[in-house]
Amino acid sequence: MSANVLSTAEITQCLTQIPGWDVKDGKLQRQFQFDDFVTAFGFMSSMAIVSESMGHHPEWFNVYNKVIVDLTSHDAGGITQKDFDWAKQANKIAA
Ligand SMILES: C[C@H](O)[C@H](O)[C@H]1CNC2=NC(N)=NC(=O)C2=N1
Repeated sequence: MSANVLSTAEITQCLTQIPGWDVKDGKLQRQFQFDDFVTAFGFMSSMAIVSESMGHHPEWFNVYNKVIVDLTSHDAGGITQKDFDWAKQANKIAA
Protein backbone atom coordinates (compact mmCIF):
# COMPACT_ATOMS: atom_id res chain seq x y z
CA MET A 1 0.00 0.00 0.00
CA SER A 2 1.41 3.42 -0.93
CA ALA A 3 1.43 6.44 1.39
CA ASN A 4 -0.45 9.64 0.55
CA VAL A 5 1.22 12.36 -1.49
CA LEU A 6 1.63 15.40 0.77
CA SER A 7 0.11 18.79 -0.10
CA THR A 8 2.31 21.83 -0.77
CA ALA A 9 1.33 23.21 2.66
CA GLU A 10 2.25 19.96 4.39
CA ILE A 11 5.57 19.84 2.54
CA THR A 12 6.38 23.46 3.53
CA GLN A 13 5.62 22.57 7.17
CA CYS A 14 7.67 19.34 7.09
CA LEU A 15 10.65 21.12 5.48
CA THR A 16 11.06 23.19 8.66
CA GLN A 17 11.93 19.93 10.51
CA ILE A 18 14.79 18.90 8.20
CA PRO A 19 17.52 21.53 7.82
CA GLY A 20 19.35 21.47 4.48
CA TRP A 21 16.52 19.93 2.44
CA ASP A 22 14.46 21.63 -0.25
CA VAL A 23 12.08 20.69 -3.03
CA LYS A 24 13.66 20.58 -6.47
CA ASP A 25 11.95 19.27 -9.61
CA GLY A 26 9.19 17.78 -7.45
CA LYS A 27 11.62 15.83 -5.29
CA LEU A 28 13.01 16.31 -1.81
CA GLN A 29 16.68 17.17 -2.31
CA ARG A 30 19.75 17.78 -0.19
CA GLN A 31 23.44 17.91 -0.95
CA PHE A 32 25.57 16.47 1.84
CA GLN A 33 29.25 17.32 2.06
CA PHE A 34 31.61 15.19 4.13
CA ASP A 35 35.30 15.38 5.01
CA ASP A 36 36.31 12.82 2.41
CA PHE A 37 35.15 9.93 0.21
CA VAL A 38 35.32 7.31 2.96
CA THR A 39 33.01 9.34 5.21
CA ALA A 40 30.60 9.97 2.32
CA PHE A 41 30.58 6.27 1.48
CA GLY A 42 30.07 5.37 5.15
CA PHE A 43 26.97 7.60 5.17
CA MET A 44 25.67 5.85 2.05
CA SER A 45 26.34 2.43 3.59
CA SER A 46 24.44 3.36 6.76
CA MET A 47 21.54 4.79 4.75
CA ALA A 48 21.49 1.70 2.53
CA ILE A 49 20.67 -0.35 5.64
CA VAL A 50 18.04 2.19 6.76
CA SER A 51 16.58 2.14 3.23
CA GLU A 52 16.25 -1.63 3.24
CA SER A 53 14.52 -1.64 6.61
CA MET A 54 12.15 1.16 5.51
CA GLY A 55 11.52 -0.39 2.08
CA HIS A 56 12.24 3.08 0.73
CA HIS A 57 15.24 3.88 -1.43
CA PRO A 58 16.91 7.08 -2.57
CA GLU A 59 18.03 8.38 -5.92
CA TRP A 60 21.52 9.62 -5.15
CA PHE A 61 24.73 10.74 -6.75
CA ASN A 62 28.17 10.62 -5.18
CA VAL A 63 31.38 12.27 -6.24
CA TYR A 64 34.29 12.21 -3.78
CA ASN A 65 32.95 13.83 -0.55
CA LYS A 66 29.55 14.94 -1.88
CA VAL A 67 26.29 13.00 -1.89
CA ILE A 68 23.28 14.54 -3.62
CA VAL A 69 20.03 12.84 -2.60
CA ASP A 70 16.65 13.06 -4.35
CA LEU A 71 13.62 11.55 -2.66
CA THR A 72 10.18 10.82 -4.05
CA SER A 73 7.67 8.03 -3.65
CA HIS A 74 7.28 6.53 -7.13
CA ASP A 75 4.45 4.27 -6.02
CA ALA A 76 2.43 7.25 -4.69
CA GLY A 77 3.50 9.65 -7.46
CA GLY A 78 4.98 12.40 -5.28
CA ILE A 79 6.53 13.33 -1.94
CA THR A 80 5.15 11.41 1.04
CA GLN A 81 5.83 11.08 4.77
CA LYS A 82 8.21 8.22 3.92
CA ASP A 83 10.50 10.67 2.11
CA PHE A 84 10.56 12.93 5.16
CA ASP A 85 11.21 9.95 7.47
CA TRP A 86 14.18 8.99 5.29
CA ALA A 87 15.47 12.59 5.23
CA LYS A 88 15.28 12.83 9.04
CA GLN A 89 17.32 9.64 9.43
CA ALA A 90 19.85 10.92 6.89
CA ASN A 91 20.30 14.20 8.80
CA LYS A 92 20.87 12.23 12.03
CA ILE A 93 23.42 9.91 10.48
CA ALA A 94 25.24 12.74 8.69
CA ALA A 95 25.38 14.89 11.86
C1 LIG B 1 8.02 -2.99 -3.44
C2 LIG B 1 8.89 -1.91 -2.86
O1 LIG B 1 8.56 -1.69 -1.53
C3 LIG B 1 8.73 -0.63 -3.63
O2 LIG B 1 9.24 -0.82 -4.95
C4 LIG B 1 9.40 0.51 -2.95
C5 LIG B 1 10.87 0.35 -2.85
N1 LIG B 1 11.53 1.57 -2.55
C6 LIG B 1 11.01 2.74 -2.92
N2 LIG B 1 11.71 3.84 -2.78
C7 LIG B 1 11.25 5.02 -3.17
N3 LIG B 1 12.00 6.10 -3.00
N4 LIG B 1 10.03 5.12 -3.68
C8 LIG B 1 9.24 4.07 -3.86
O3 LIG B 1 8.12 4.23 -4.34
C9 LIG B 1 9.71 2.81 -3.47
N5 LIG B 1 9.02 1.73 -3.59
